Amino acid sequence: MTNEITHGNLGIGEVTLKINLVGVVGAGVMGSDVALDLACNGYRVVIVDIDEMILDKSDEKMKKTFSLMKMMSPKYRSLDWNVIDEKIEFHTEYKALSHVDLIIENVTEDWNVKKAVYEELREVCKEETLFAVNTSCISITKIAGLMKRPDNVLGTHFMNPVPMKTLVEVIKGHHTSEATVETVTAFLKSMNKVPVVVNDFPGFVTNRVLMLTINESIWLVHDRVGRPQDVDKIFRLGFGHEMGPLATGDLIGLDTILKSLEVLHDSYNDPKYRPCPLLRKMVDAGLLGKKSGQGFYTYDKRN
Ligand SMILES: NC(=O)c1ccc[n+]([C@@H]2O[C@H](COP(=O)([O-])OP(=O)(O)OC[C@H]3O[C@@H](n4cnc5c(N)ncnc54)[C@H](O)[C@@H]3O)[C@@H](O)[C@H]2O)c1
Repeated sequence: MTNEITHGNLGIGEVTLKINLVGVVGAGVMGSDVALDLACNGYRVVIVDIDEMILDKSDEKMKKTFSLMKMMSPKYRSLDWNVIDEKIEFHTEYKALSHVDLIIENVTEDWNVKKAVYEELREVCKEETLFAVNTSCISITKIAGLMKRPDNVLGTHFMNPVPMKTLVEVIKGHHTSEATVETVTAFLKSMNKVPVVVNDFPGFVTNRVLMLTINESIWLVHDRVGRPQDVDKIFRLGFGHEMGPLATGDLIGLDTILKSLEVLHDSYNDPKYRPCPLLRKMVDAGLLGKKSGQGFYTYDKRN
């Protein structure tokens, strides 16, 4: 299936942009789910990570998530794993991204890591490639500043787990063109997502609030005000949240929470974002949440 999105369709001119091939960079928690969701919506995907073993794990993770989604969602019931798997190519070399029309980047939440990735992408990708940054907090404008065409860069903050969440926070950087916003929001709608466009400031809407909530909940455990299960129960039963903040932190990855708080702390120079020492200690101990098998709760690492 070819997914064709035209600026003409969007009423902003005659230029036609075909998004046939999507590059996904980073095959961790988010990259694997984004690639799977794209393939399930008919797109061909090239996924790149630095490590062959991570790519093997990513393929296994996609297969498990796909089986789970098949049980949960009617949309997935008619799909066949072998057909989906064939749509996804796994690579460790960036040159595999030379022909992609759109990149969705999902590497580690660290400015130096992202900077090195965009410096490589800048050299390898076509001039007209669009770049969608999946980041929790890092400024889209700062990333766009690294690129030859900063107008082609925007943020797409997907929600975790990607195949189950429709919301995508779309972040318009200082240089992002209207055409890029229109094209990528149309593309996201073709994946059955609901894009909400906001302006660029570190943390955007979601994570300026969510990271503070998770950090403050960790302070509650640190100060022995409540046990993790009690803090989370209060949010679920008291405020109707689907998940408590500590379970959410475990799902996102406590290393990603720490890095996000550090980005917010540095960006705003505001002590309200100071990471709780208990969070730092847990990350130092390798207690990263669901992905490591242990965080505030214990998980079966096979899932
Ligand atoms: N985890 C979440 O719930 C969540 C939600 C929304 C957005 N995000 C954002 O998405 C991004 C990825 O988060 P994640 O949770 O998937 O992290 P993760 O740690 O699970 O995965 C990051 C991946 O990036 C890879 N990587 C590192 N350097 C690379 C390079 N130079 N080239 C290619 N791959 C490289 C790593 O090998 C790893 O597989 C982060 O910016 C994060 O803030 C995360």
